[in-house]
Amino acid sequence: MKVTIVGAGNVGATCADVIAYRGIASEVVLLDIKEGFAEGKAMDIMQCATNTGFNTKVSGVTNDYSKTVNSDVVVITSGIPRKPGMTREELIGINAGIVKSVAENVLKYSPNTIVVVVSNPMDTMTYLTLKATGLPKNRIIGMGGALDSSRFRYYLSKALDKPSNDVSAMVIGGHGDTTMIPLTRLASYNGIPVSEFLSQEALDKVAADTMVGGATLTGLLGTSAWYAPGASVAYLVDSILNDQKKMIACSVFLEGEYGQNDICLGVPCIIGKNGVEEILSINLDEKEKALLAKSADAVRNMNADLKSVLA
Ligand SMILES: NC(=O)c1ccc[n+]([C@@H]2O[C@H](COP(=O)([O-])OP(=O)(O)OC[C@H]3O[C@@H](n4cnc5c(N)ncnc54)[C@H](O)[C@@H]3O)[C@@H](O)[C@H]2O)c1
Ligand SMILES: O=C(O)C[C@H](O)C(=O)O
Repeated sequence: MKVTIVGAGNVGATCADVIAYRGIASEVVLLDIKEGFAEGKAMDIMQCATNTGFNTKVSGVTNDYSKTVNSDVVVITSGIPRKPGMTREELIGINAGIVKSVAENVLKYSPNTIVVVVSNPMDTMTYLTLKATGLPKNRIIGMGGALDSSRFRYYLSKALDKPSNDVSAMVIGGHGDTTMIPLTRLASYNGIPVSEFLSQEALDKVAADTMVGGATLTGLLGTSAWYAPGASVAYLVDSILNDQKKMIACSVFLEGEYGQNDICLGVPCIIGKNGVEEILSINLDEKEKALLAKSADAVRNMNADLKSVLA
């Protein structure tokens, strides 16, 4: 199975590294616009093979889309990341043009591929990819919920002082500091509601920390995060390539689900070899429904800024 990752920067290269290390695909092509950069990242990753024991072939190319031919999955991580103090939404001016041209280029060589969109503002970039390419909605997946949910589980595990892997929890809504919705009511510690162990005040703090999880790391690192983002993309790609049918919160095109239309927004999905195989309709309470509607309004406002790019 072949995966192309466009944008061999922090997130793209980390994703390639995790895919190779875990043997998720037989081949990974890294493509970047910066001369020699993807080649260098690929060579560095390949020089791990004997010490970590993987057999995936990772190669790098400078803007040569012919090398991406017949990719089963294409991941788009090209574009600029935010700096401390910025929102993801501020990236739209530069990233929209990059994401649109990358999506068009990859499809010339891989018309049947499934596209995973990572560049920010991710929900809007996913919507742009869908509108610009006209691909069926099951083949365009925005990655944000997998990452936000892993951060939610991390903060819950810290509050509980128990391992993250014993915590089950999901974040839906937009992938933005104010638009994501940690589903605290449904979070559990080995099947037992977390509210049995944590006060409302502690749970509110966990939710607030989760929502600004990306901003916190951007403040600490000077650019946005890459280890957990890269691993989250690899987790999603694994479910596609190996038809795992995992339930993952992804930004997908909604046509009536959750009362939303003509928008890409994070909701629980079954992800398998056909991409988005099912959008799960879960019962939200009134407060969660109101938060999802507000989140959708914010993402829709951002999408309106795509008019000139889509014209
Ligand atoms: N959805 C998420 O959960 C999530 C998580 C982390 C980062 N991101 C986003 O992913 C993007 C990449 O982040 P990063 O930290 O890897 O940034 P980075 O700067 O390290 O890497 C981006 C790479 O894209 C390349 N690039 C730019 N234009 C290109 C083009 N036209 N064709 C090919 N390559 C091109 C750059 O040369 C660079 O190497 C950012 O927009 C960031 O906000 C999203
Ligand atoms: O925070 C960012 O800007 C990058 C990414 O969306 C993240 O959540 O890490």
